[in-house]
Amino acid sequence: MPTERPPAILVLHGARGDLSRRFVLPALAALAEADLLPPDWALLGTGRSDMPDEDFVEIVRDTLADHPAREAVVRRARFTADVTRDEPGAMPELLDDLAEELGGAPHVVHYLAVPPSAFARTTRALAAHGLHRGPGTVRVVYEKPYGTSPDSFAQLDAAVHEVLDEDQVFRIDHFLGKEATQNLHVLRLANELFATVWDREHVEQVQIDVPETLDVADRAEFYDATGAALDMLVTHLFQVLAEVAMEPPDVLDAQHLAAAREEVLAALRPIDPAEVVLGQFDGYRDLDAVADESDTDTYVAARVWVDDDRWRGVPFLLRTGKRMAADAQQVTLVLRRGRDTLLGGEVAPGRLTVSLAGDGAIQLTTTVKRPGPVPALALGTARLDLDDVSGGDPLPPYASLLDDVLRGDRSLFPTPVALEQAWRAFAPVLGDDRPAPIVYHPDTWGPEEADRLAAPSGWALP
Ligand SMILES: NC(=O)C1=CN([C@@H]2O[C@H](COP(=O)(O)OP(=O)(O)OC[C@H]3O[C@@H](n4cnc5c(N)ncnc54)[C@H](OP(=O)(O)O)[C@@H]3O)[C@@H](O)[C@H]2O)C=CC1
Ligand SMILES: O=C1O[C@H](COP(=O)(O)O)[C@@H](O)[C@H](O)[C@H]1O
Repeated sequence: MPTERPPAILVLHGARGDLSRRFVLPALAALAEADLLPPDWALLGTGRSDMPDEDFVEIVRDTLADHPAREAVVRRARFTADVTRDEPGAMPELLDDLAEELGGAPHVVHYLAVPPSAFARTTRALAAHGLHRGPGTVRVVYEKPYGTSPDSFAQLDAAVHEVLDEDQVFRIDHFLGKEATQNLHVLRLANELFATVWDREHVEQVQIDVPETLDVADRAEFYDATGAALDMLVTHLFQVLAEVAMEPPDVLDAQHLAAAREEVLAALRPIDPAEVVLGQFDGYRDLDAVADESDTDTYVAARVWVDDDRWRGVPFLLRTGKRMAADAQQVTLVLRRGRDTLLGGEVAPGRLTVSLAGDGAIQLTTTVKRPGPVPALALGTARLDLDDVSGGDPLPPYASLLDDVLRGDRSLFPTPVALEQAWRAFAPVLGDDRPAPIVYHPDTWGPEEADRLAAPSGWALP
């Protein structure tokens, strides 16, 4: 119950930045609205330079203009300059004062909403001034990407573990916080109908498809150094793959779920660059902050394989890109055909589709008799919108994950082993064999070369 929760302080590093404004502050407001915050809590924003509390309050007020809980956040908001390794500034003293005001031994959450290049430095700076420990628990949240290669991942992980115990570390992958992603377990484990077909005997291919119409003009500098494969594939799409393909854990707790995801990623065959298509939308190089010769991928499609007993031989097709023809976040299990023909017609493969977008939806497409006097077949689709489920009160993914951090629930956070395995499987695409991005027209489905990856059934979208 919220009332039993100890006081908490959220130290939001990079509080004036894009992520803080678009996701973290709204998540805090959503938790306040849902009465999921402890009775006593405080928000301490930080940045490389100081600003008066009143100025930060105005930022928060402006950011949360549409949130009913705006004033509840505003009245708890303070600001100070971030610590550096050599210079503690006012933060240690402010945290002591806040702890005294809030009473007890507050949980302190340091949320690093700063560029990845600042993760290790900020972690060391916290430790240099003893802020990685406290009378209450101290947790540190890392944004993605947590490394951009196997080596940089290993270096960051070593730097973090020099200072923090693993149970203090929360690496955000907000696709794991989506309602529908969490529903994948329940759908499969609670329903024999689905549990019995969740394997290579019944599934012809799995597609995890996240096309976006979104441009990258407002974050071109970050994007040009990252690209679609690092921004989305090795992170969100691999984690969703792990959720889909995992062996059913005995218990849906942090330890069992993390182990099940790790096992899938360990069984992921290193990607063959010949099974990867990269793309770049026409006009990308004209964006400010993008080099004229940039070969950054704004699109990636890949066929990957999970070499375990459940999935051996079943292709997992992953696709995502910017400036594409539509927005979707869709997991599709393409089922094997039953009998080839029936009533003189061909039986199409059935499909189970889980939409991860918004509050989520589940869709079952199956062969049925076409209504009418003539015996014939048709495809029919039944859809369940998850927010229609009675008693439902979905939280946005960032709110859900922030709530988990405050409660210390690590079920939906990638472990270092999982990330190490993800990097191992992805590494071949980072080398000399990386395919050159193929130019595609904006508002399309990307390079046609990706169609061969999904043969024979083709992509479920469009
Ligand atoms: N924006 C998004 O949609 C998403 C972002 N992320 C991740 O979230 C994190 C923050 O992203 P975003 O807010 O877009 O980034 P910003 O570029 O907006 O940076 C956030 C803040 O970090 C501070 N900052 C900038 N450079 C440095 C530095 N070298 N050292 C320390 N602090 C610095 C700045 O605050 P000040 O000037 O006040 O010091 C800035 O406002 C990144 O790791 C990003 O990858 C993840 C998913 C989506
Ligand atoms: O992390 C990221 O995710 C978004 C997609 O997130 P969602 O909120 O629409 O689920 C993506 O656009 C962005 O490039 C990436 O950094």
